Amino acid sequence: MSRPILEVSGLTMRFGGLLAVNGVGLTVHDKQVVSMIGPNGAGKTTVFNCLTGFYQPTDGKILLDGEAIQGLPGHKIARKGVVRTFQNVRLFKDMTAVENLLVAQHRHLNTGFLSGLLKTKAFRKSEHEAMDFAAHWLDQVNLTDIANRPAGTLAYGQQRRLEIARCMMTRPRILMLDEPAAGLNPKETEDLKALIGMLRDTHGVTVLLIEHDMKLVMSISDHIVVINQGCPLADGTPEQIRDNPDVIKAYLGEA
Ligand SMILES: Nc1ncnc2c1ncn2[C@@H]1O[C@H](COP(=O)(O)OP(=O)(O)OP(=O)(O)O)[C@@H](O)[C@H]1O
Repeated sequence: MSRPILEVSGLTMRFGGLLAVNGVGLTVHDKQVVSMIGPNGAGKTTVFNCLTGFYQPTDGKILLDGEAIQGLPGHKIARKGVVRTFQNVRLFKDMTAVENLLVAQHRHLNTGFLSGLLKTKAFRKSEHEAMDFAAHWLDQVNLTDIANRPAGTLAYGQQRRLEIARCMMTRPRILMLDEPAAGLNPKETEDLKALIGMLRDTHGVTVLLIEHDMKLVMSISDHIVVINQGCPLADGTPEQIRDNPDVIKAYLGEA
């Protein structure tokens, strides 16, 4: 098996008297899709918020490629390649699809303020590379045709795919998707499944997924972690999770 990129142990997050996450562990291997599931309010998004530095965990270790990142601010963790989407779509709605991608690319532009002002050769080369990379990702998520339409006018499934493309513009180590299938119709969910599979199999992307759509989770995941009321409940392959009586009782039984 590939080596772990992300190793989380004893992750704990307390909000006043509420223990939202209580001793959660998680191992994500390179080029795998790992899903985190659990009933509403189980603590999944809180785990994401701790991993991405939105929250400072109360306790626990988060190792990215063996380096402790727990407690680092969000921008530092993002720079290390941990990138996420949110439950609600967060695009720049008045900007076009391609502009939304170019915005994400700015950190990789190999230019300074002065070269931008003077439009030097190096600046123009860097701009061309950014444009090519944006065109590549628009193509990969099947949005080339609508490159120049404002993001806010796109169908919901297209907006979701554009968000994923925007994450990919930053060349992430780990792509974290928080309920990407929420609000999608069955066809859009199938497209999303194909996209996640393509990211892993063709581009070697490592994906950490929170998702309530069990059909999607069971069909796309290499590994599943179940949490319930903030605590770890089970951990295994889709088959192991499907047959686990505790999971059926706590989660699948609710459906
Ligand atoms: N900033 C916060 N302050 C106080 N409580 C919070 C905060 N964020 C989350 N919680 C609480 O922590 C618990 C876990 O919430 P969280 O959103 O992580 O669950 P979830 O598993 O992602 O749920 P869902 O599947 O419904 O999105 C909930 O009881 C929630 O109300």
